[in-house]
Amino acid sequence: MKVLVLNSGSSSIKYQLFRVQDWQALASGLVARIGEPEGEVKLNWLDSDEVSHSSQESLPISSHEQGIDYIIRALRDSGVLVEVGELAAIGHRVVHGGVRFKQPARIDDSVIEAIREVVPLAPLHNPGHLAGIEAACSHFPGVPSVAVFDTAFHQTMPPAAYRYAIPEALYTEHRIRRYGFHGTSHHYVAKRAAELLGKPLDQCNLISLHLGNGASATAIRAGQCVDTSMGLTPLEGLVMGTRSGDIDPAVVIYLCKHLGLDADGLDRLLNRQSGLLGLCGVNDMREIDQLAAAGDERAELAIAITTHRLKKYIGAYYAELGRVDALVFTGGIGENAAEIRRRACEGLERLGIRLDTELNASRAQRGERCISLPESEVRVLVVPTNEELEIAQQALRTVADIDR
Ligand SMILES: Nc1ncnc2c1ncn2[C@@H]1O[C@H](COP(=O)(O)OP(=O)(O)O)[C@@H](O)[C@H]1O
Ligand SMILES: CC(=O)OP(=O)(O)O
Ligand SMILES: [Mg+2]
Repeated sequence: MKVLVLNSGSSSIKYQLFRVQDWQALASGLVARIGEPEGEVKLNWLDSDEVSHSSQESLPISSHEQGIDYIIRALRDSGVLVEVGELAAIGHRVVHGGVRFKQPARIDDSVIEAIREVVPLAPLHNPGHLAGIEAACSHFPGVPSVAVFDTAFHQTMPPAAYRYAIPEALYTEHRIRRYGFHGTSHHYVAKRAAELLGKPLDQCNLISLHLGNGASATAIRAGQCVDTSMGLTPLEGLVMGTRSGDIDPAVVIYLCKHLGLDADGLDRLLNRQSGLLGLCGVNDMREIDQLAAAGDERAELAIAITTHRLKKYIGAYYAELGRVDALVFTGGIGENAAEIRRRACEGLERLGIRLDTELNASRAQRGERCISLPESEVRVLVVPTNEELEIAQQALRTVADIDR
């Protein structure tokens, strides 16, 4: 049997197909620029001799419906999924699950409605998830679908970490609180880190740093999340590709009063035009790295602000946890950008964080690894995240639990 995982964004669908028997990824791909004249589709797959192949083409995809249609056809043509009946489950990434979901949920009308209710809290993500879920449900009518929420892992935070210091009624009546995101990734890398440390997860204190286009930090005590940097929405916290992260709320008041921005204008400014993009005109860290190395001052400042903020969160979470076994870097930037890791850890030797700068910078090193010196009290780990595998396994477990 197989499990298909879909991560539907507003204009793209990322997918992976796993073989349950050994959790081998048989195929992975992307349908991008949905609704634009020049769409893009990519597929990597393993044939029956486990030889890998890839294809990429440009073609217009008008909707998520058509995107799913394309994915089914591509999987069938490549021979990795001949019959829809081979699917034991479909797992969907859902960024915001509000307070209702502490666990993955088998998708039905009430789950879809709950995801719709929190669209205003994840405007960049939840609308795309809904389009993907609805398209998948109509294409795979008999296959159980499961939503796996970014917010679920953070539901163990205590009120001291999740409440804002604003009038209580905003919490009790409007559920305005901190939720946290990227939980599937933080949970996955925490489990891997425990394995690398050779201890059970429930004995590990960790600070995990998921640094991709969106970025977040999590404080994990005894394997459970006790604090995280994202808040009501994925806008709070670290500097991100196009999101500002932490900001004085009075900036928002100023923008309304003096620059005449309305809610949509503020949303656009802080979610899509800020962060690395707002600081230096580029949101891809590879490019920013090259620009900074060539002496571009704006790119250098963007890196300085990003790593300054990261270091503040590491210090804050260290103080919350009291004892830290490991700092865990993941996500496209966390896994690959050695300079960001170096600058985030620089000067933290008194906290017991001692990076091996050569190991950190070595291009020969890939995959899961320890990049701290042997005498470092806190181990510094790089763990490539695998949100899709985690979603596939949780989806299958959820279906099995329900059927039992
Ligand atoms: N070798 C690299 N060096 C520096 N940054 C990298 C490298 N590879 C990927 N990145 C950065 O990772 C970020 C994307 O992270 P990723 O986790 O793939 O994002 P998403 O949140 O879209 O899944 C981009 O800023 C990209 O430039
Ligand atoms: C929640 C979030 O920021 O997700 P992503 O990094 O995929 O944008
Ligand atoms: Mg990501």
